[in-house]
Amino acid sequence: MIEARQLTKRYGEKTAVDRLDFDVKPGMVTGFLGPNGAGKSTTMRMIIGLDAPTGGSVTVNGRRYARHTAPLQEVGALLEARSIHPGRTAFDHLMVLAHTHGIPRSRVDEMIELTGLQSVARKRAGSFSLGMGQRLGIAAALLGDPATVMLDEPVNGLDPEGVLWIRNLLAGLAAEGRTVFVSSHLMTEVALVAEHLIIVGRGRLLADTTVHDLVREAGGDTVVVATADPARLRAALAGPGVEITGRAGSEELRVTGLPARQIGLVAAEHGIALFELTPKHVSLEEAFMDLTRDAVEYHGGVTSGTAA
Ligand SMILES: Nc1ncnc2c1ncn2[C@@H]1O[C@H](COP(=O)(O)OP(=O)(O)OP(=O)(O)O)[C@@H](O)[C@H]1O
Repeated sequence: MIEARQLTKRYGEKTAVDRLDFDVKPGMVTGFLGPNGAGKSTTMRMIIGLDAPTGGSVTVNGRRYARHTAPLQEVGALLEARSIHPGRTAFDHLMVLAHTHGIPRSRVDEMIELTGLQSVARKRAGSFSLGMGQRLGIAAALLGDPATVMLDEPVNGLDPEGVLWIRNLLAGLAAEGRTVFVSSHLMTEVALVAEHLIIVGRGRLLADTTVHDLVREAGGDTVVVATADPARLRAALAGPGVEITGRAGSEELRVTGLPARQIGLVAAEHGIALFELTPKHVSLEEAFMDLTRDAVEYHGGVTSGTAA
């Protein structure tokens, strides 16, 4: 469990992280989303004590990272800036980490296998492709068998097979009951694996929600229905979880909580003619862009408003 409370980081005039409150719970993958520069990496660095908060706090399993006696066994992290000695082999890199943290060699072998690095384990990390480097970073993050796993943009540089591998790996780690926190600036990528989403823009919390709720709130499961007898159709469709809106005197209704197919069947059963039956599709990407539009414009420098 990761708990951020009023977490804030300022660099001079710039507020990179602005009073963030969120929990990352165990047993599921939580996606950490936001456009470039939203403050994701800064937040992750504060979680593992690489940056000190200017205000507020963040804890992992109830304690600040530095207070854990065996931090590598508590939180495994892959952050964007890699700190792998280029002259060292993948195997040696993991062995050094294992030695200094009281982790047995057998675990190093297991992690090399898990990340598919067997054939390059004895090669220098400096010669690795971005994808291989990511795999080595993940092997290092999982070395201590941590209950909390945190990965910053883990699919960067991976080929489609690698992307699929990461997805399965994250789902597996969550299924084992671990806390899995993974950042991305791509909604579609995160939605495939994350159940919960924390969305930030300009350092602020924009949403703390589930993939399902985000789509629903954006109007993603609304069906537009036009009928000659809206009052009778309303009555026929009414039920738990069903919401129907429509202007008085208008033929058009907007229905949430029922699929178009079901609405069509109910209308037919009651002999009510329909003129239109249109499911409104809102993609996750659209929902995300709607939510973060202001934050992106700010960073794109295209705002025409007066500066404070
Ligand atoms: N060491 C630093 N000094 C000054 N400003 C910084 C520093 N680190 C980050 N920032 C600024 O803080 C803001 C948040 O940056 P951060 O890297 O955390 O965002 P991000 O969401 O991870 O973005 P990206 O998706 O591009 O990696 C940015 O505007 C960035 O320029």
